[in-house]
Amino acid sequence: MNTMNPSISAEADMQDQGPAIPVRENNPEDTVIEEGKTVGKPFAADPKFKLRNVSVSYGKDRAIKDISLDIGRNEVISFIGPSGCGKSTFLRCLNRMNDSIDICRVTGELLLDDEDIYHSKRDVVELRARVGMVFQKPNPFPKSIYDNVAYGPRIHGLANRKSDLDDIVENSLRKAGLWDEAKDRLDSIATGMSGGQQQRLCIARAIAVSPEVILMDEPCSALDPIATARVEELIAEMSESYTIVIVTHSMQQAARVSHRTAYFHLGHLVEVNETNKVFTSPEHQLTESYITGRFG
Ligand SMILES: Nc1ncnc2c1ncn2[C@@H]1O[C@H](COP(=O)(O)OP(=O)(O)OP(=O)(O)O)[C@@H](O)[C@H]1O
Repeated sequence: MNTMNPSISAEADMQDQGPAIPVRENNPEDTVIEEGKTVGKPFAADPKFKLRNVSVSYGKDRAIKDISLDIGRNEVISFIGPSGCGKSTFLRCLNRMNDSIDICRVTGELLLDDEDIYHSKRDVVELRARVGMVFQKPNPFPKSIYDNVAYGPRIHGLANRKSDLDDIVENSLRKAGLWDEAKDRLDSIATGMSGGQQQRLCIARAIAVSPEVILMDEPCSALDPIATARVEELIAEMSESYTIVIVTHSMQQAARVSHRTAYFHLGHLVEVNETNKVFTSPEHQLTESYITGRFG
């Protein structure tokens, strides 16, 4: 455990992170977490998202407690942590998916390319086209493969001619690694595909409206290992064009796909670091306890 490593403490101080979070070496469950303090490297040189002092409550219950984080342009960042620690809640703030929950209240500053995504005049439909989402369970519409991918471009008016729409559908399916399997059955019902194919179709559907960011909430949890490997390959390919935020329960997956990993605990963002560092020499006692399986 290198929590006491002076070079790491100095690094954290240089990023204005304040004093390290107090830890008790032998009992991670009792660790006192100071609100708003995150160790490691929560900030990025070229942020796509700049998130400052973000808190989220469901009624009186605070699910996210004063989190500040940058998400870099074309970065793949994983959110990990025990069940109920707030990963999905925080992810859903990034394209205002929480808006539909009446008791949910979000405070703090959430900027996408320096623009406030919670501004009262912000067009949420446009925001969700820029910040797309792929869910845990593949959720294709009960329509044809073609219509699933064409749906977004149609409602956003991205194609004037049928040939333009055909191009978008083909390119999106190619980018999602599904074209060869789907090209001869574009008119078939999407729900007849395998689970892995359906999830790649949902990725194609997200890509079709030219998003800048793709949020993925446990995208492989319903998939077998082969389909999971295919989606992970896709994440690596997509990172050249998109910023990707992925919530995962699989530490192996976080280690395989992401540049940085963020460790959440009871609504706090405890540590953010390069993925390799999080899994080989975490700075915080709680991160270490989680990755070594002491809880979670
Ligand atoms: N719609 C909701 N209404 C009320 N409370 C909610 C709602 N959604 C989540 N919560 C609460 O917010 C907290 C964080 O939940 P969240 O689903 O964000 O955690 P998580 O880390 O993604 O969990 P998991 O890994 O199990 O999916 C939990 O205490 C949860 O019960």
